[in-house]
Amino acid sequence: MSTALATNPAREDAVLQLDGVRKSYNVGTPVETEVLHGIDLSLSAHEFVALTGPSGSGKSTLLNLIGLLERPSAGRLVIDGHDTAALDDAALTALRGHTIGFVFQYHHLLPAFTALENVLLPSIITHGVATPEAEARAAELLTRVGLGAAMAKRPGELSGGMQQRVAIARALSLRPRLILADEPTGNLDTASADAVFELLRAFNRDHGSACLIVTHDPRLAARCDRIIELVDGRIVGEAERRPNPNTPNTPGSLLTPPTVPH
Ligand SMILES: Nc1ncnc2c1ncn2[C@@H]1O[C@H](COP(=O)(O)OP(=O)(O)OP(=O)(O)O)[C@@H](O)[C@H]1O
Repeated sequence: MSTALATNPAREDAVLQLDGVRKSYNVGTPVETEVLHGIDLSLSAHEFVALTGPSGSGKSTLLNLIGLLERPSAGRLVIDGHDTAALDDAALTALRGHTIGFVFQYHHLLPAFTALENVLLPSIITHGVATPEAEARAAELLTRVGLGAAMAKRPGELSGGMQQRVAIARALSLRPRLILADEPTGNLDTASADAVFELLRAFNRDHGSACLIVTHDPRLAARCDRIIELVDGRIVGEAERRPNPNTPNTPGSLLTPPTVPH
């Protein structure tokens, strides 16, 4: 067993496992800069984990690797049991589509499409068609995030908080095993930020999807199961917020649309 594995033993139900992951960028031949210096990390189903750290510490780079948008320069990255080094680009795309839901600070909704159509996009991209089941699920998700009456509206007709809730419904539409959220509440007021956070939390509880959320908000980080702190490309601290990372199920908590400002 390698040193990295010894310090980061695989959990049986790990959705995500990183062992000694490094990332370097070429910033001009022959200069190469390493921005992640050997990251060991694992996340189990049901875990809801905050990733914090100063600007430039490597949080987005780490999320891009875990989200399979970039490849590590070294180390081992296993997603849902798949060692990603063994996968070609097509297989990585398929794994990403089936396993990972992304929520970004800027929601990246397509302005010409309605809320419902935006939520259907992952289904269309992954399966080539929006099936009636996918449409029913998209409508159900929008209702659950409190936007049942706004399905036919385009992003420009919705507030920032509402747009972010559409983005969350889109991210959850394929029932991802892993949710990656990069400052999803960064440009929202406190009440909208709390509502968006609670939606992710409820999905995590109800469906057991692991969630890794980048946040600069200590209030929200304190409500996660664990807080991982990244400084200069290294994990320097990890705080366990709960004795048991497998948070109890509270079925139906997503069924009540949140009270949020419009
Ligand atoms: N494509 C790239 N080429 C070269 N350097 C990069 C590239 N992407 C990121 N970096 C560098 O990697 C380091 C980490 O950047 P990253 O965006 O991951 O940090 P961050 O913690 O997400 O910062 P912030 O909180 O400001 O978003 C920075 O020094 C950045 O300049």
